[in-house]
Amino acid sequence: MASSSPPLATEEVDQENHSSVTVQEMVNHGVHQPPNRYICKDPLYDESTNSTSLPSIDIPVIDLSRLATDEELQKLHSALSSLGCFQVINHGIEVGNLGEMEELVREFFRLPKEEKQKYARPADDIEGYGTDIVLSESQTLDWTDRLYLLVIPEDGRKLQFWPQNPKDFRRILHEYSLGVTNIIKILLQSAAKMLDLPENSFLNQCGEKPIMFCRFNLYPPCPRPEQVLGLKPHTDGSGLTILLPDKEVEGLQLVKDNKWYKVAHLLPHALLVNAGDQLEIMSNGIFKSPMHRAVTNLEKERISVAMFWAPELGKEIGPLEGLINEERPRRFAKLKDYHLTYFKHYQLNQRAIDAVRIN
Ligand SMILES: O=C(O)CCC(=O)C(=O)O
Ligand SMILES: [Fe+2]
Repeated sequence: MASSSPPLATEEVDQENHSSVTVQEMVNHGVHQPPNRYICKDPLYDESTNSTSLPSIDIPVIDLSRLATDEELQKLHSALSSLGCFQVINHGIEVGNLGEMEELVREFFRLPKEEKQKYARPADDIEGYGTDIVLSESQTLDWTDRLYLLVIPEDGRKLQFWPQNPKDFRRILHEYSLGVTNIIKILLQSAAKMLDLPENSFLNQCGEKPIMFCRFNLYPPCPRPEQVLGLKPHTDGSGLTILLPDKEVEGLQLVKDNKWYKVAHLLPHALLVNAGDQLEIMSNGIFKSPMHRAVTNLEKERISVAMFWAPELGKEIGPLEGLINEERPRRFAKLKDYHLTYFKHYQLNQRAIDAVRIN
């Protein structure tokens, strides 16, 4: 955290346009007290728990290479319909590519400010490098900087936001996105099979040109971890999310039975999978999109890479017909372009899925 740059007064930062001052810059300038806009209104921990004493939760493990077996399918069903989160192993992505991805994030955020700014997110776009999109004065900001890119479909990529430095950025991310797409397909086919539906039921709902966004997250060390979140509590707006977690630094937490738990002790080289809101909707509420958040810590920088898979733009989705019956009537309305309304709700601390819930 040491830096030779002069400290920025908190008020100075507060008055700045937030999209131009990154969290990393504040930290490099030695900010001791995060600006008010980063301070959470609700306490992060109740009296009985603090960040270190929060219990950790066992995250189920799914072996992708065994998903043809009933036993593994059963585990997948149970993970998706209870926690909505699991770790996937034997997922087919080379350990080397995982390492390259991790290094890519660190290297990108380590570049000089001027270099990163070449890929800055314009005010009217969601893609590019920068901080939270600020939608309202009352929005609590996240202690994170990001690089957000559409990776699939390939012809939709805005290459002006794809860094040319680090040198192999494009190749590495491209290879990783192919591996992630393969995982998603197998998971969605398996998820349909175990519900006794034709195996492409979820994939067909996603249309011919499903989309995948990639988000590189950097969580710089934070001088007030007990007051400031890296990412506010949210469910993902995707169909499925595949997360490459930081190998060393913990920080992800999720809710089970209305209590927060730490996600800890993940298996080496495992990827973390979250069901997103759109899978909850398509499954008519059978699968759960888990509430999660990222906390900050005093000393260590943390990174992660989230890949968000979602249906084609403009494609109508809704609960699969085979999952609507007398016992389980339709729980969600049909909708399209869920991600657009999702962003608005997310920044205002609201759950977008509640807006499309019928009962
Ligand atoms: O960084 C993490 O562990 C969580 C990231 C996440 O939840 C997201 O990007 O939506
Ligand atoms: Fe998330």
